[in-house]
Amino acid sequence: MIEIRNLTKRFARHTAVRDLSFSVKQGEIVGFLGPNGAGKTTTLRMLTGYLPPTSGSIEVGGCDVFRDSIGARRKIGYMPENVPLYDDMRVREYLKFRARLKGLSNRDARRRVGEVIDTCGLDSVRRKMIKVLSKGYRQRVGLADALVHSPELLILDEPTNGLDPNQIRQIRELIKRLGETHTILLSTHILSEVEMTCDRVIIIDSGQIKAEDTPQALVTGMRAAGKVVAEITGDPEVISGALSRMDHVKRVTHEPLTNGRFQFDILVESGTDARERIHELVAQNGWPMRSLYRRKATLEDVFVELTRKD
Ligand SMILES: Nc1ncnc2c1ncn2[C@@H]1O[C@H](COP(=O)(O)OP(=O)(O)OP(=O)(O)O)[C@@H](O)[C@H]1O
Repeated sequence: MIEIRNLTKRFARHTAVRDLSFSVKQGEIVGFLGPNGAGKTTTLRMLTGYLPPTSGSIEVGGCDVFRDSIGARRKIGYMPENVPLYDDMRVREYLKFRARLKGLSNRDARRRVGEVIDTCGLDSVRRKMIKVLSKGYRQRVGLADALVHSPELLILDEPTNGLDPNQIRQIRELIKRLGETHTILLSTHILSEVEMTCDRVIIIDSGQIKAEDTPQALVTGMRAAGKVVAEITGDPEVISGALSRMDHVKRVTHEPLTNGRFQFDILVESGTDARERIHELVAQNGWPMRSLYRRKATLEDVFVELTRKD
């Protein structure tokens, strides 16, 4: 459904996207992740034809996004990061206007607006002015707009940005349902959302792919490397130094707890379990230790490990 090859985008001397290649198959829900400034929005804007690439090619459903822009756009429903809406229009009127702009006949527009109002749960606000809507409803209007011309592919740029936990849950459920009938490329910072909704994850940083796999495979790979957590009382620099010098320990970070206690996160090499050796080290130094356990890796650990700058 999406075929991106050697995509590069330069703004003056800054390269936002660097030789990026990936594809998305029909029916997949793919999470597109990366830290702030990684190049996600720039990639999505090129994918939707709003921004020309410096080099490389993009095909959507067999249509080249730049040579056959209209053909590609027909297949794409795009919900940008900050959904631009006309505040002084009513919800139904706005969606009808958008449907007509996208080339639907008056009759089709009326029918589709009714359908997307239903799909996106907008029935109770369909006659309301957009300016009085809550952020959650505004996002739904943005989603309804993206859907109104029946695209096969949905591109959603941080669809739950700025929503409260209940609204996030509702939008997530809606995306999941839409995933049954659409291909979806979803950019988000909420990693638990990705674990729950996506078949596959692409993590980018500095405009390049850092990892690409199912959320489960990424987490399993990380778990193999293993993380041990210890709560110890004492000088954190001295303890960190001693832990870091142990064999098979890759990295140690710490954060303060209460009463002079610190939590140490100890990343160990694949296939090793340093708990007994850590216990010995702590006992030899007489540092009071409250707990020592192996922690299950999450997608957040994978993300931090792949995109950390230090
Ligand atoms: N129009 C532009 N002109 C110059 N630089 C730009 C432009 N648009 C984006 N950039 C730069 O390109 C880089 C990638 O930006 P982009 O918005 O794609 O990142 P992002 O991954 O979407 O970040 P966020 O998670 O904050 O939305 C950033 O360094 C940004 O400052």
